[in-house]
Amino acid sequence: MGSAIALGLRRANPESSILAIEPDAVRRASIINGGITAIEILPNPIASEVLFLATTPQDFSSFLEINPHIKKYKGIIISVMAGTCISELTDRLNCSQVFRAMPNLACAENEGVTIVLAAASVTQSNSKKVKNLLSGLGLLLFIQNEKLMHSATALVGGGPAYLSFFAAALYEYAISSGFEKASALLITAQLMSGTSRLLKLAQDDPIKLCERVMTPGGTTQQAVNIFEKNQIKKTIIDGLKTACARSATLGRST
Ligand SMILES: NC(=O)C1=CN([C@@H]2O[C@H](COP(=O)(O)OP(=O)(O)OC[C@H]3O[C@@H](n4cnc5c(N)ncnc54)[C@H](OP(=O)(O)O)[C@@H]3O)[C@@H](O)[C@H]2O)C=CC1
Ligand SMILES: O=C(O)[C@@H]1CCC=N1
Repeated sequence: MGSAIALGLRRANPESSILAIEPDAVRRASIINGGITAIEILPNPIASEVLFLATTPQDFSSFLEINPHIKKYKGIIISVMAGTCISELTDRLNCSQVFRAMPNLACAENEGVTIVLAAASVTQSNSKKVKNLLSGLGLLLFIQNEKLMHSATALVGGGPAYLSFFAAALYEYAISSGFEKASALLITAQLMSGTSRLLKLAQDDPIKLCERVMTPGGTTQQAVNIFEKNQIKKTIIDGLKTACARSATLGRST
């Protein structure tokens, strides 16, 4: 996720100076190949105006042990770690200018969604700075109810995974029907983006678009009947609820 943010920020503002920290040599080389400067360890002192924290929540403790100097950092910290709550971030980072964000991988293409919560202690000018910065990554929504962050993690952070999962079914169907892999991929991707455009224009419950496609007595209804019989919608909602619960568990275990 860290490199997706770096790529999106660079694309939004090519003049900005971005430094990625990546301990793994192979991953570091791939970031450098993407045109982003990357080094192995967090510099001491930290000179950046904004620091994104994109380790896994499970690595947060070891990150703090390896980098005790982060507690002297006076800039802005934006954590994208699932689960880890704002009070834990401000306490353990010894920083008042902390934001908890939940972005997704489409931020790399400036087509992401990012949900953000600011610590009560952040200044108005830093809040404005973060708004400007993150709005370059796509849709940006500031919230005040931290409880929503677990759902945001399931929905926004995980969203591209569920849509890709559905897309994988379309892709596999296309190949099994005889389409070349390249055509199957183009068709699948265009189906996703074309549908997304229609949904944005309609500004209505997505099921309405589904219904518009289902010509009475036609073909699509037959497919949707199978989805309904197998409770696909309920299964997806159950999946998101479980992801949301996992976010809460991760928050308690860091
Ligand atoms: N993947 C996604 O779509 C999303 C992820 N997130 C959040 O982003 C975070 C990262 O997730 P994801 O990118 O999937 O996980 P990855 O495991 O791919 O990335 C974690 C990164 O943190 C690095 N890291 C670990 N320890 C340190 C350290 N001490 N100093 C510097 N870097 C360190 C890892 O390095 P190394 O390569 O050496 O292991 C790795 O590059 C998580 O907190 C997750 O909740 C949020 C929204 C969406
Ligand atoms: O799967 C995860 O835990 C992270 C957070 C949301 C998306 N990826």
